[in-house]
Amino acid sequence: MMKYTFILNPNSRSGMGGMIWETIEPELIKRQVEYECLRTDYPGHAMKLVRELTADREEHILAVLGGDGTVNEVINGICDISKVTLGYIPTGSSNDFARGMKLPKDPLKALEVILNPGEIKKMDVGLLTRAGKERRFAVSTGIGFDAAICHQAAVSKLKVLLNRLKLGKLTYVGIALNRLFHDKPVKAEVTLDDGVTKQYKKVYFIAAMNNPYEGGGFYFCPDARSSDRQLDVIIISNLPKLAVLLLLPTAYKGWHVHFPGISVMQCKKVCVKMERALPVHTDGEPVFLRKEIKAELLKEQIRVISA
Ligand SMILES: Nc1ncnc2c1ncn2[C@@H]1O[C@H](COP(=O)(O)OP(=O)(O)OP(=O)(O)O)[C@@H](O)[C@H]1O
Repeated sequence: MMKYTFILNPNSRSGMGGMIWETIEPELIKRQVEYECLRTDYPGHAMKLVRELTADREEHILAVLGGDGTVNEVINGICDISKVTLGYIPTGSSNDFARGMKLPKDPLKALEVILNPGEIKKMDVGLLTRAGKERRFAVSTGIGFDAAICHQAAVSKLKVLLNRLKLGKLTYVGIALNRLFHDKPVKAEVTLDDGVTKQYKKVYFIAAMNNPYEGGGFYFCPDARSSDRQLDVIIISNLPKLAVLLLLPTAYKGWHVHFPGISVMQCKKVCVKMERALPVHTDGEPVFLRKEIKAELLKEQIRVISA
């Protein structure tokens, strides 16, 4: 039996992660599971811990306990993607990775899956390149309005409060409304798979998605399959702000795709050039402001323990 290495972000969902671990660990001890737990102390720590751990390029089982941001860091730290099996206990506020991969939300059920897998799925890993720098993603990368929301949520005190009240998702709703009314849509050029470049007017955001949900349950790319060797790209453009506001709730069900102004396409690579530098995110974690980004997939897939 291989050892499980837990990567724990005690601070996920504003401190819930640590409390959830206290219900997980006794279960591991009770079942005599061989494990070690690496705790993160600061942003960026999960990536560093995983880089050091996987530098031996041996097989590892990494069980992540945290939010999408922690999954993102772990994926970015892995030295050899093909050597790692990933398990996941979602303890974040948005949990789009778990939703997309159909993993249980309940921590003890998620642990059960890790210890008794139904299936080991192969998952594509996204790769964002901007200004010569690379960052991997499990769920999605986006530029514009969706990333602006992540940027603001990352510094939001409201998120801490709402997480305590188990209303973390509301943070995103509040910030989304705020951003929608303050940010101006821009022109953009989009090139899929080295094909023709298309121009878009009044672009709110462009996201390249490996999994179908982002932003805490928005079913932006209902056809995105994390093992299909494709990215699904969504562009929201050429609409008045009020229309975007009315459309957003329909995206919880994936109905937005039927409306004008919403383009959803599939590709292996997408290059985006915005009129001006805008916020960018990978898996909901802010990565600076950029004008140009490229999203594609890594050659290697990662194994994910699934129900
Ligand atoms: N000990 C720590 N103290 C403060 N921040 C940390 C710590 N460990 C990790 N982080 C950072 O916390 C951030 C948020 O973590 P994570 O995404 O896992 O949880 P979340 O924000 O609650 O969930 P979600 O992304 O699903 O909304 C990440 O950017 C991560 O780098």
